[in-house]
Amino acid sequence: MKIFTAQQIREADAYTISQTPISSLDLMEKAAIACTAWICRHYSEDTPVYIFCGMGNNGGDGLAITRLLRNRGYDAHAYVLHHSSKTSADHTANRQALQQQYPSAIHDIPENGLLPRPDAHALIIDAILGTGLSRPAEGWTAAIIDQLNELKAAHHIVAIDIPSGLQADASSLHTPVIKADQTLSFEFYKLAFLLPENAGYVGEICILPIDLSPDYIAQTPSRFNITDTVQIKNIYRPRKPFSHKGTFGHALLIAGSEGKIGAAVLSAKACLRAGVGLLSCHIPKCGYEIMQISAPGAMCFIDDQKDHSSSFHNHIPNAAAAAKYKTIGIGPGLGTAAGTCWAFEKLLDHYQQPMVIDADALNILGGSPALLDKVPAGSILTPHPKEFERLFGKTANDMERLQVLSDHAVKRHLHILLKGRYTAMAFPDGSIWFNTTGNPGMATGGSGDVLTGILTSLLAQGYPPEEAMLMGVWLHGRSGDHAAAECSEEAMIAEDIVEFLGKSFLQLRKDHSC
Ligand SMILES: NC(=O)C1=CN([C@@H]2O[C@H](COP(=O)(O)OP(=O)(O)OC[C@H]3O[C@@H](n4cnc5c(N)ncnc54)[C@H](OP(=O)(O)O)[C@@H]3O)[C@@H](O)[C@H]2O)[C@@H](O)CC1
Ligand SMILES: Nc1ncnc2c1ncn2[C@@H]1O[C@H](COP(=O)(O)OP(=O)(O)O)[C@@H](O)[C@H]1O
Ligand SMILES: [K+]
Repeated sequence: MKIFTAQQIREADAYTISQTPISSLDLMEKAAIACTAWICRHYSEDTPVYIFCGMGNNGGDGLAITRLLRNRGYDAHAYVLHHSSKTSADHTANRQALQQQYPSAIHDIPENGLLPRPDAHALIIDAILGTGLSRPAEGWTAAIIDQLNELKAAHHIVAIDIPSGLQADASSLHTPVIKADQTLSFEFYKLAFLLPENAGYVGEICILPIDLSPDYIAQTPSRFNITDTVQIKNIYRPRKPFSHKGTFGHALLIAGSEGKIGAAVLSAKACLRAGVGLLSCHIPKCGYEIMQISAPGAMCFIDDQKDHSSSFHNHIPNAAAAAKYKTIGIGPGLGTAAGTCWAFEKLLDHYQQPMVIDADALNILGGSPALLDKVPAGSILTPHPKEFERLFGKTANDMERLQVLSDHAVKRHLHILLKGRYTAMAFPDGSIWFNTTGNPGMATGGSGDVLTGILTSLLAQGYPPEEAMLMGVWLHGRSGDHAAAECSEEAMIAEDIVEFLGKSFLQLRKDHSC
């Protein structure tokens, strides 16, 4: 699914109006009908509804919603805030329609006027500012936002299209923004919804289709996108009947150190469960029995060292030897001992195929820019926010961090995924894809190690890195969702994500039964 900028959404609007029989007022009516239906599904008829409307089309939506809620028997009132002397045509048309049917439902609040005090249990609808926001809210507008936010403890706030004050495509850090419990947005996710710094403003998100031109959507490129199940189903390659373990690649996993062998085990189990043909794990001596017992499907190389690994580079003594392993996954629980850093550098001297780099391997790269330059093109890097900061430095806000993420992916020809609620996956072509599967139950030690195993497995099976990244992150989140559904977000642990990988794969299969 594409994420369009506010400018592109305006163009989609204009295109739809000019190329189809749908008028701009029809679009507003469709948007209002969809919002009203959602509100009626979630709040009973006896809920008083206070709809705060701005002077533009977002306010127009609010006026139309007021009329439609009244038609359904709700005690809905529109409070029109005169923050601007200009009014949009569709705002005016909807004001007239409301005035005609329900004149007592309109309340004008002049600039610097006072807001009404909502009844107990009233629902507050924020239709003040939408994607037409041209600058951060200040003065009276900022004061209104602050006052409505103070009501949040006692009232639900539903934002129409985007919480007022939130910029769709730029950071809104340190500016006044409505803190909505729910955002009902039209046709597209806005980029701002996916950034952790806006989590307190957006609340739950529901995207409502309003029939914008499918032609415009198809032909307009977007830098930011969201992965969906259909796309992952198209990436997924079912196994052919005559395939054998050689078909699905041999992966080398370099992970674990004393006290963190569990990370290596989780990665190995995930790698096997995600379908790799053969897996060899390089681990320090202290992990040998643990690994053999926990993951009998994996072969083991034991390092000379007891508590960390420092000789794994010997598997790739020259460029020709690299062919033995379709890919390498390195990092979970690896530690950053001097010998490990040294061996990692030696490994990168000869291994030039795309690999998966995670956790301590990223921390090692963070301490050595020269080493980062040696990472094979096409590799997948999997930092969480702290590892990202160690790798690429601090950023002022989440928008800037996305830019830095993308810049490094382009400059170094890497696939870099920044983990989080909506993991952001940056591609060498400058595009960024967001994943929406997954849940807070995955905020538990070892979840990331599982992801590394999955990605390593998919690369070994011959999925190109871009497909491995999209599919691996989707599978990881979907398996976490299955685990949460089965045993709760609280009780699920990283191993459960591995256990439910099978159910996620089954979801990707097309039914070919005769
Ligand atoms: N395709 C779709 O998705 C559809 C979208 N639709 C809806 O249209 C919405 C976009 O409407 P829009 O373009 O009229 O802009 P909107 O957000 O109402 O704000 C503009 C007004 O705010 C003002 N203003 C701006 N910044 C300000 C500030 N900081 N502080 C104070 N004032 C500020 C600005 O006046 P200014 O002072 O800048 O001259 C102007 O008066 C969209 O979010 C969705 O709800 C649906 O109706 C149908 C299909
Ligand atoms: N709230 C959340 N919603 C969705 N996914 C989450 C959430 N919290 C964590 N995750 C996922 O869980 C994984 C955690 O990885 P990481 O922080 O590296 O864990 P660890 O280092 O313990 O293995 C990431 O893939 C992340 O996207
Ligand atoms: K709004």
